[in-house]
Amino acid sequence: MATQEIEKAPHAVRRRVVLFPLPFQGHLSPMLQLAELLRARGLAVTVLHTDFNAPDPARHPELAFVSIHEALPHEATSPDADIVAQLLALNSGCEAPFREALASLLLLREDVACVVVDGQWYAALGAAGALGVPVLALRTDSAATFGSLLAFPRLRDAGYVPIKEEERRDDELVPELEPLRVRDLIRIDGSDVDALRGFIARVADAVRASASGVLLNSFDAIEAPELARIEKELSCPAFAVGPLHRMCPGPAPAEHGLHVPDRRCLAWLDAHPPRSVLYVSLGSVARVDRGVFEEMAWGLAGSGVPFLWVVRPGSVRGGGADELPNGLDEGFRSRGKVVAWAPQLEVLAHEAVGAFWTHCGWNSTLEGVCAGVPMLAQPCFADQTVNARYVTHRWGVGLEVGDVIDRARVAARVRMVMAGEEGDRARERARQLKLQADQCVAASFALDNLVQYVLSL
Ligand SMILES: O=c1ccn([C@@H]2O[C@H](COP(=O)(O)OP(=O)(O)O[C@H]3O[C@H](CO)[C@@H](O)[C@H](O)[C@H]3O)[C@@H](O)[C@H]2O)c(=O)[nH]1
Repeated sequence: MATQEIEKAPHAVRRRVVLFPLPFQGHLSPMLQLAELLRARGLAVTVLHTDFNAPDPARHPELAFVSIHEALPHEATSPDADIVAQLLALNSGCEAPFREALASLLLLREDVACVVVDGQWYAALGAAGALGVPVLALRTDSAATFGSLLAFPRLRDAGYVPIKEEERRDDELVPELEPLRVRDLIRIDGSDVDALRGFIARVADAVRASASGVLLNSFDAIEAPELARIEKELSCPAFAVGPLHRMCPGPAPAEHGLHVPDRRCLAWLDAHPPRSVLYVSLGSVARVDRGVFEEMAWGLAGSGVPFLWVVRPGSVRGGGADELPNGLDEGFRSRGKVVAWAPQLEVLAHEAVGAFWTHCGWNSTLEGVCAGVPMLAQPCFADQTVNARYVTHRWGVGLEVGDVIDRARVAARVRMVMAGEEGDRARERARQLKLQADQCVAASFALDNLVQYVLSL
């Protein structure tokens, strides 16, 4: 292992935590937020990471970074890869390099108290366990999603999954996971059902077999029953350490270098009245077909609402890629701003933003809840359908865009969330939920409890 560890101070007596994030924005951000929070509580932190989508050490001068120098197959790194195949390839490609890097680190340092790996790294969970070091799993999705993965064998036996199209009982509620319906359970269109089932089983089995603890980026104000259910399912302790981005001190912790935010949009927002702008972003992974993209553009045009729209390069599939459709009128262009990447936390905190059209990735969902902004939910894949159901039906802080994205529906839903009766109700609920989240953050001892636990390992 090349040990380009960045040591800033001698840590002779401090205990060390080694973190291993999954190399995607939605996973790196919460893991690095956790890293900063542990450091602020007196622990030394080393981040083991892949060369693929490596985090930027310059943004975290007090953390140590060590690359595992993996060599990955094309399907593990390609933006066109099927997501399940990508996760399987990442796990198998990183298992040996991770084990070697961790073994070298353990030889080099005697202060390692435990390892925290992303909950999707089932292979790393097993590898760390086999090296005899306590290992904890950080789930970067919701407690509801993680609970549904743990319940997977029971759901399969009851016939709710596997989820082949012809077998789906879409609108049926899943009793033990209410308010989730069958259609809300984790799904990845186009992925092989057996591969998805195998992945979920490996993730759940690895946690059960190897984890000394599970960390959840969630909190009681939004998921108390779901968190309690997980505690019952697991034989190791669970810590609800979220919402990590709010627990974290310092500015805009979600930005860590994979994308460069276009900060000019903040000045653009400054020129708008309070609650007048719709913020549109589908996160860092989701891709939409060209047809859907065009309907979104025409729908925004027809709504008459000012908007800030993140169109990530490569996020549109099909001819014309992410070029705006021809013929959009001047009104659209003068009313809207399109950026490749936004400083999302600052955008959501801006008083000009009246609502958030989101794919309901868990980070965006938490960020929307904590900003007190009503949401328009357009889940694309995986856990996003679970999160969208909570946004619209459990917490009542958002509206669905709907299964079919067409311009007339988009325009109507945008107007509704910005200024309609349903939107007003969601805005009031969002305001109340934000207050509850603030209270929960102020009163949370979960991170202190976690540190005590780590020191006891
Ligand atoms: O212009 C942008 C767009 C996004 N973000 C940030 O990027 C993150 C995106 O994370 P998330 O909302 O969770 O979406 P994904 O990037 O899609 O995250 C992946 O990881 C999540 C956590 O496991 C899952 O919930 C998602 O389904 C999965 O796609 C958030 O922190 C955003 O603030 C920006 O800063 N600027």
